[in-house]
Amino acid sequence: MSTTEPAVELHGITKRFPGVVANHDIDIEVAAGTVHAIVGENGAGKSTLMKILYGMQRPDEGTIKVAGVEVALHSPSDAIARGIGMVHQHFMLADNLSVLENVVLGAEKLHGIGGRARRRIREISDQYGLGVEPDRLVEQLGVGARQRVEILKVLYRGAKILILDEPTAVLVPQEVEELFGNLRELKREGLTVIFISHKLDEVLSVADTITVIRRGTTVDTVRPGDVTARQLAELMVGSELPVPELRESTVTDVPVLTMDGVTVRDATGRAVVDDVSLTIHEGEILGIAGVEGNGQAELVEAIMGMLPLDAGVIRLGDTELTGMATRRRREAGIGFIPEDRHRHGLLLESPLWENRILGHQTRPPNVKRGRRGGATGGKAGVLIDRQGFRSDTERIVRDYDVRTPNIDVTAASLSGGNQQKLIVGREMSNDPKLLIAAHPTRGVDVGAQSAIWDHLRHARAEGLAVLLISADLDELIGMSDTLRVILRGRLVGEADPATITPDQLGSLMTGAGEGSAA
Ligand SMILES: Nc1ncnc2c1ncn2[C@@H]1O[C@H](COP(=O)(O)OP(=O)(O)OP(=O)(O)O)[C@@H](O)[C@H]1O
Repeated sequence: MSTTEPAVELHGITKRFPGVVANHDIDIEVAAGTVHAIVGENGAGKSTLMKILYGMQRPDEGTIKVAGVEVALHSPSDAIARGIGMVHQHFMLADNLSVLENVVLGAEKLHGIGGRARRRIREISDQYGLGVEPDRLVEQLGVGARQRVEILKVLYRGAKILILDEPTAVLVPQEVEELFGNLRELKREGLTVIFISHKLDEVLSVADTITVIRRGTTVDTVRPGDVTARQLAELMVGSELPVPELRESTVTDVPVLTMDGVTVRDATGRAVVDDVSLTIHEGEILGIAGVEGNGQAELVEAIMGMLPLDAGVIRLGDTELTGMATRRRREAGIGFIPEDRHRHGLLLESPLWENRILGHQTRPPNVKRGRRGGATGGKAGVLIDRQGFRSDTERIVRDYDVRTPNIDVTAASLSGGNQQKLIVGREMSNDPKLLIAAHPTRGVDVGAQSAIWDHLRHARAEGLAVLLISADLDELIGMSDTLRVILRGRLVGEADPATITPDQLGSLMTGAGEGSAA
């Protein structure tokens, strides 16, 4: 570890939003040449703090020092000029451009857009062992490789301090190991890494120092050798954690979702979902494991009626869904936790109560039967039930522990994990027969994750059928009654959740030992 000035010092940082103090008197010192993790519950204030350090938001109070010098960061370009770079969780690469084009875009002044830039990219890639090829098209790269391009992009701009926001959320175990290898290499070369994560075992394996934030303020800074994952989680919540519920099988033989020979083609005629047949029964959670981009998204969109089938049938109970609009499918009893909560899950600029209605505008508690045009006379019909949806939104906020000052704030003002809890709460609220859950706990903290798992298990015991898609292999293995593996649009294998390990599942997902059961 370096004996020079800390790479970054944050002192007395306070940031207020209407009704919320997101950061309160935060103190953190990050030693140069180390990996420093920031952990905390959803809404604890981690992203706000990183946005402040990256110049995306101004603190109300406090100072920031970079290598011992106090700085004012008014924008990301100020941060970059000070050697601070950020790798966002949602990659910001243009698929149809090459790696080189993506890297130089907006930084043409540094090394041009041709041979010099290409040489520089190769140099950085070699120096840090990133394995990035400048002339590959981004659309040909897997998730791990895209992330390395994002890292390289930041290094190309001269970053010495890298901020990574939940970098492992989208990676399979093998890719996580590769990423951690890259981080160690960056550190050896004297760079500093600050990262946010909810995966405490990963934090313990890669970080040199861990800062815990609770309710907006720093409560402790620990070394990985000194704490267990459980102790870390307890520091985060400030109390002891509940023990997870025991599970026993609740699978019945009553089919809820039946897919028979379902094929979906993309615009070029390629089968993105290829002859998929499966059945999910009452009380069953069926998990689909797969590297992102192997047809999971299209499978879900086919069930929800967002993509037309090229062949095959989908039934909910005895009802054939073909030709039914998405809204009618929801009314027929399908709950839907989408992968992209910003595009399909939420109206970001609308208040929480309005988000409670979204997708459920035709059913109680959002509407009630009544008379239009006053107590006497008027027409019988369906009325918006203001009291109904407001109090139900309050209930979801309570039951799912959505941290918010009230239900009138916009969804955009919630932290990422709290947005997710709101969606899960809403989709569980209409007594669905089938729940399509794509990454239901992505971005939520360990406490909220186990609460969501308990809600799912409880609903499953009452007969809910769940199609679970997740990049979190512990979640898939721990929650599923049945596990199938998807590869290039085909269901290629089945695994026993009682015995398979995440590493074994990871290899099945990449096609090693295709078709075999574990
Ligand atoms: N633009 C904003 N307007 C109003 N409130 C905000 C805004 N951004 C964040 N907040 C609030 O500040 C608090 C901290 O949010 P922040 O996103 O920093 O949490 P986090 O620790 O990153 O959470 P998560 O793990 O869920 O991503 C939350 O209560 C959030 O609702």
